[in-house]
Amino acid sequence: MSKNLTQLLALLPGAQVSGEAAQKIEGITADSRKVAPGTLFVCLPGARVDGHNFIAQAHKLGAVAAVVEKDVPVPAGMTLIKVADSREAMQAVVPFFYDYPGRKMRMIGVTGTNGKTTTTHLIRSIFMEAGYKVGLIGTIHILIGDRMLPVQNTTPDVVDLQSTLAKMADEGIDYVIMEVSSHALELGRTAGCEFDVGVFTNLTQDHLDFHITFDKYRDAKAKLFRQLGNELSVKEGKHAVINTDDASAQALIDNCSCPVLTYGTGETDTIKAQDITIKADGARFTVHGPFGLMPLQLKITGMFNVYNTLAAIGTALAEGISASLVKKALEEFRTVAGRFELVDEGQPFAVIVDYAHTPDGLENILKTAQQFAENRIIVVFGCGGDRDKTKRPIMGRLAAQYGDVIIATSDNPRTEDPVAILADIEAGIRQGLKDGKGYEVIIDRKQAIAKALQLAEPQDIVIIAGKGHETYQILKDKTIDFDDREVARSVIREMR
Ligand SMILES: CC(=O)N[C@H]1[C@@H](OP(=O)(O)OP(=O)(O)OC[C@H]2O[C@@H](n3ccc(=O)[nH]c3=O)[C@H](O)[C@@H]2O)O[C@H](CO)[C@@H](O)[C@@H]1O[C@H](C)C(=O)N[C@@H](C)C(=O)N[C@H](CCC(=O)O)C(=O)O
Ligand SMILES: Nc1ncnc2c1ncn2[C@@H]1O[C@H](COP(=O)(O)OP(=O)(O)OP(=O)(O)O)[C@@H](O)[C@H]1O
Ligand SMILES: N[C@H](CCC[C@H](N)C(=O)O)C(=O)O
Ligand SMILES: [Mg+2]
Repeated sequence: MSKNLTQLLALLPGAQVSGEAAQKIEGITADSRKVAPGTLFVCLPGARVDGHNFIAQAHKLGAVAAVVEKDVPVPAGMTLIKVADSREAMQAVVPFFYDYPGRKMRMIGVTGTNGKTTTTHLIRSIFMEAGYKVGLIGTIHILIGDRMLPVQNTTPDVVDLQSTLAKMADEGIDYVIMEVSSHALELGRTAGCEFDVGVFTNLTQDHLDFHITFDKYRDAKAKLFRQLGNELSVKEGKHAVINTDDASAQALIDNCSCPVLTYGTGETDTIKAQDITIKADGARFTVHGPFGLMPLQLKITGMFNVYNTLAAIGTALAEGISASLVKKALEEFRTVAGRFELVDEGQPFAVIVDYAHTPDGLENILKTAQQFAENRIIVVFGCGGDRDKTKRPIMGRLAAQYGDVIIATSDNPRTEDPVAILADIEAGIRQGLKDGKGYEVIIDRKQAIAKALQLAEPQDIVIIAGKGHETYQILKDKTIDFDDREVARSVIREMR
């Protein structure tokens, strides 16, 4: 893939260029560590460092031109392109550089605080059942058909995203199903995606360290639905799929200029679930929609998964997939790694590893467990460092309200002191505790899990929340291997 710099400059009206404009660009990156000969290096001011400081390093590795928004010294022989906003410049040139891959495939974007990973996997299974070639981009991995590629962010930055989409288009992918995080929308990572369907799961508290207020968080989510209505897009047949049981639904619908399919439990929803039964081995309910009645018997459980399923049905309906294919795919769907994942080593109590890392996620998972608990609920959880601090006491309170035995521990402390994070959580636990209930704070996550498993009695449910599929623990100075499922398995084996 290559383009001439003059073609890229045509997309940047107002840019001041010094140096040679007529030259071949072989790649674009905002990371000096990824520069190869012939690269256009885009300098972005970041949260930690300023990309403008890496121009010399980029030049040494072969960058021939740099996009800047500040006055900086330029190595001799390098073309300098000064713009008002280098992030916006990158969003304009990168999709063009990759020949707008988002226009060559049907693009489905799923946003919301919780349920994105689960919903994208449900949608993937439906479209695969319908015979399409599917690409998936999200928290756990990128999938091109069944081939897996690693990810750093839930929604990759614009260069990684467009280059991945180009790869998918080259390999004949029909549908791309991707998670769209609020960070991505705020930072413009989805530029050039040209979504055909935008799906909204729900909006509850998270990421207030980044968005500061809930209104701004909701406004970031709304950008997906504004992008759907972009009149410059060449695509047709767009739809928004919106959960009207969520309080933010109307605010998002107000941002849609395409047809909206609603889902939920209300009488007026396009797709609604009724006669819902939640059991340990799966949810059962009847879906009412334009296709008539669809009785469903799922292998996944919890009311939250009823919503995720309705979101997937709405997407399939928007794209004209038959109800019989949808039913077959959903009833066969087993699980998503680290979401309500059972660890079964033959022990007489249940062990569930789940990715609940928000107040709403934790409340949902604990409420779901309560629905079929025959004995106590033992909950092990923590909160991430360098993330929304205000969710910590809320999660502490919820764990204390719903759990019978509460063990607070570390979950990716990152640059923060784990003791300080746990103190924030503990303040909430104390608020939520009912008479007689105790709790423990155990900094080391392995010891915390071991303690929970040692305390477990027959028919108890041990819920290990927060890390789900993660296979690491991020500490101040290093990242260590850590997998809740593996740790639980080995502790149970050692207990024999
Ligand atoms: C706050 C945030 O989103 N940060 C993202 C951002 O990093 P940053 O602004 O800190 O970048 P920086 O390290 O300060 O560097 C600034 C610039 O200098 C460049 N640089 C830096 C060092 C160097 O040697 N050379 C160089 O050129 C960097 O490439 C960058 O362009 O740009 C990076 C590259 O795209 C991202 O990986 C990084 O995500 C970090 C890892 C992160 O943790 N993000 C989380 C908060 C996030 O985005 N989460 C969402 C939501 C998850 C969910 O709820 O599902 C997600 O989509 O993952
Ligand atoms: N629709 C939902 N509503 C509320 N909670 C949910 C929902 N779906 C899943 N959860 C809870 O949230 C956890 C995370 O689910 P999932 O990974 O699907 O969400 P996500 O939106 O992709 O999260 P992330 O923001 O980290 O990418 C699950 O393990 C479960 O506890
Ligand atoms: N996508 C979320 C994941 C949180 C997972 C949890 N284990 C943590 O590290 O806080 C985030 O980056 O905020
Ligand atoms: Mg996710």
